[in-house]
Amino acid sequence: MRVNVLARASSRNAALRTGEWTACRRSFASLPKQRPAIAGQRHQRIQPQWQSRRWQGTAAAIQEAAVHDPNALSQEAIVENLDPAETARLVKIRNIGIAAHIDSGKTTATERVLFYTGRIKDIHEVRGRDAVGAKMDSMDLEREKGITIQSAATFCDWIKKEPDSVTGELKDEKFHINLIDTPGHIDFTIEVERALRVLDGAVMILCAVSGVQSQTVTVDRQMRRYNIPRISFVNKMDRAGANPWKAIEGINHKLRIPAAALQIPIGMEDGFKGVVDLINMKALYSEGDKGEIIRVDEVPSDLRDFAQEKRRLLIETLADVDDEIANAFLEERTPSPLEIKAAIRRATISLKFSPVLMGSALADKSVQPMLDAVCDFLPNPSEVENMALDRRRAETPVKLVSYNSLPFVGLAFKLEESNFGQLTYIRVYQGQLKKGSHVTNARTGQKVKIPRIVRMHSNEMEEVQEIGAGEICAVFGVDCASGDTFTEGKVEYTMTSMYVPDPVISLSIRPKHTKDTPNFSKAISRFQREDPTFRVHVDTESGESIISGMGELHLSIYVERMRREYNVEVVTGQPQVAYRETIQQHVPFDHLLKKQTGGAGDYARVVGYLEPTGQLGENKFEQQIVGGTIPEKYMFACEKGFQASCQTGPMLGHRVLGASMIINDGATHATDSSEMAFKNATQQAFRKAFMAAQPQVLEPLMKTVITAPNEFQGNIVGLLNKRNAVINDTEIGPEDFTLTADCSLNAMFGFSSQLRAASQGKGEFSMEFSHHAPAPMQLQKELVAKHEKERAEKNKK
Ligand SMILES: Nc1nc2c(ncn2[C@@H]2O[C@H](COP(=O)(O)OP(=O)(O)OP(=O)(O)O)[C@@H](O)[C@H]2O)c(=O)[nH]1
Repeated sequence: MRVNVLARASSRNAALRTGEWTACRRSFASLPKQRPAIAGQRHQRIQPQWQSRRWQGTAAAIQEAAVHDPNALSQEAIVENLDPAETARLVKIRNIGIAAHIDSGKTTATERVLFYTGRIKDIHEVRGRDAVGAKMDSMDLEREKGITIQSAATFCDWIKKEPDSVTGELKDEKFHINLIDTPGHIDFTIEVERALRVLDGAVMILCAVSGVQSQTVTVDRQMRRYNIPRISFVNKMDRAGANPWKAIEGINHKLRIPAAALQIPIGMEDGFKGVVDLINMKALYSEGDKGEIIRVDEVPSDLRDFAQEKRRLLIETLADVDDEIANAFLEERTPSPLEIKAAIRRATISLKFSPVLMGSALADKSVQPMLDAVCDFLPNPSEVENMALDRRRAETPVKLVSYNSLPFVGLAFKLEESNFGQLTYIRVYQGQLKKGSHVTNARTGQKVKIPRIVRMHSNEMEEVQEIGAGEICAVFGVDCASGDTFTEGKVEYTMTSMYVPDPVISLSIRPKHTKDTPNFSKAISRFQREDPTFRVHVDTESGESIISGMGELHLSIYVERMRREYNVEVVTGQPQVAYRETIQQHVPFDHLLKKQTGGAGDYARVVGYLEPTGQLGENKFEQQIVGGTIPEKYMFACEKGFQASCQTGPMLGHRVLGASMIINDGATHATDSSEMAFKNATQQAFRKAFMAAQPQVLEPLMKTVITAPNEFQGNIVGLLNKRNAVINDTEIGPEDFTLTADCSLNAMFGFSSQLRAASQGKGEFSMEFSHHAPAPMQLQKELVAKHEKERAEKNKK
């Protein structure tokens, strides 16, 4: 393998600058001689300083090779060639997120994780009687409402028993876990997106009664977007009606990930005592006041057959996704526990399988085996492929290697205002981040000093001097935007950022008392910086501030936070749907702006056409001027005019989607033409052409998932029919049904109270933006008429 790497790397050396290549070749020259074990032995004998310089050269050389052919080296090969001490550090790190449907028990489970790892001294419940609240829900609003609003990061050490690779004897191994607890409500989905963007693995929690729910499907999609391996944890095994097998079937069939249980329950509902570990065929009982003792015992005799059956199913499912287990299966040989574990790890990391564990966080049962599974089956940072684009080499993709001696590269994935200033969460992908060092923001080119580095423990922090590759930290005093890449300056890498969904709902907002305006502005600018799905703009006609976001709950939380954190009472308008405007026809234009009535005049002529792009996405501007009829500087002004027009569409003042403007001719005047004249002329031409191009109002359609007891199905279908919803799927279970429909957001205001009434409070629903579609003709007419009327009234004033 290594020889191939060398051959490929050297055949591409022409592109390297001579100095770099010489260093690179020197490092590579030593590579074939070093088998990992031998390298490790040599490593012991050389001087520490030398040693680190030598390894640094090797890693840099490896990265150089990867620059030229990102596929030249597998991640394993890179890791194999690295400093064994560094590899030993990495294999004990896990960066994981906990994500799930609303109220599945993410925060409750995280509280147990923190307790069992010794990070907190006592357990407090979400909405608990002691009114303290769970550690990870640190905001007052979260504790009052019992929901997670912001993701919270923490870290802990888990000591797990590992068999010695030589003797097989069990010994203590310490794993360092960086953990992010995420919210379940779709309104705060950006928190899940950005957490998953930087994590290496996840625990997907499911409710043992409800199984796969609507948000589980969303979270699954988000995990797929960032290739996140996951273990599944079926929680709430203590609840009446708990059925882990239904949840596992849901993972297999609804999420389409091969999944099998690694455990079976001992007792069910309020008799739930622990689990049988199917790999080692041992019973694990949770005992002690807070389930802190795991007593290992023989499998109860009444469960032996069932355990054997489920163990067989586990091996069969693995055989479908893992060659080694498939071979054992063909040879009619039962794989050993070590082989099964290794296969689960391989299949989980390669996203082919999800191992399923079960327990009850609230009843303090069987959480520790889930922690063991995090260490056993989720990848360490060196097992995850992270790519950046090298700007110095025409954006060539380059593999990042979680190695301390390489140049620092980190991604700012979350910003938060704290009492001590802006806190920026950073995932360090390679190199080290050191207090007092300087890093460069790849987007702005700005060099900034890192004054303080902390590790976050929910709302508390622990100051550190440096943070290693593959870890997560937060820094103070760094001005940047969410998603910015930071580098040491030696390399110019940028990383792609997370997916930010478009807001679907907006409302006008102003402070009740003018004296509060400065605080209002401060709050708005902070929220905007922290949350890319919270947008603010000023309506050009009404002069009102309009906030937009992911749903009513999202915006209402910000309104509440203004009151609590900034002492600002606000007045808000009715929530409005974020409509879009588009066109359906090709329309040519030839527009002349001419004001020449003495003194400096205005003159600009623009000729071209407006047409649909064919997709309801980005707008496009193109100039096809020949012979310089419009000089370049005026074309820039035309483009600005076009962009401004797309922000406030001619029909309703909402954003334009899918419009393409081409300017191919025009005229100027020696003295009266100006950039302003061309910008205005373009805007006027756009408006006229747009209105002639069969304009259309688009409305957001929401994928809506409703779950309720079967007896209310008729009522709920009736509610949806009244709203002209299109029902795509209905699934009827023994007690509950789940219905998936496309509904226009406009028709869904007030739906939650009607659903409550129609289902005696037992129905629940979630909504997520699906796509934009033309609004019904009647609604379009009403909206346009209303807009015209408002405009006329404002003009009168
Ligand atoms: N019976 C039972 N209830 C549980 C269990 N785990 C959590 N709960 C309860 O379920 C409710 C929701 O728990 P949380 O931990 O806040 O759930 P979450 O997934 O973090 O919630 P969001 O972040 O708001 O989506 C709380 O009332 C918990 O006490 C469990 O194992 N058994």
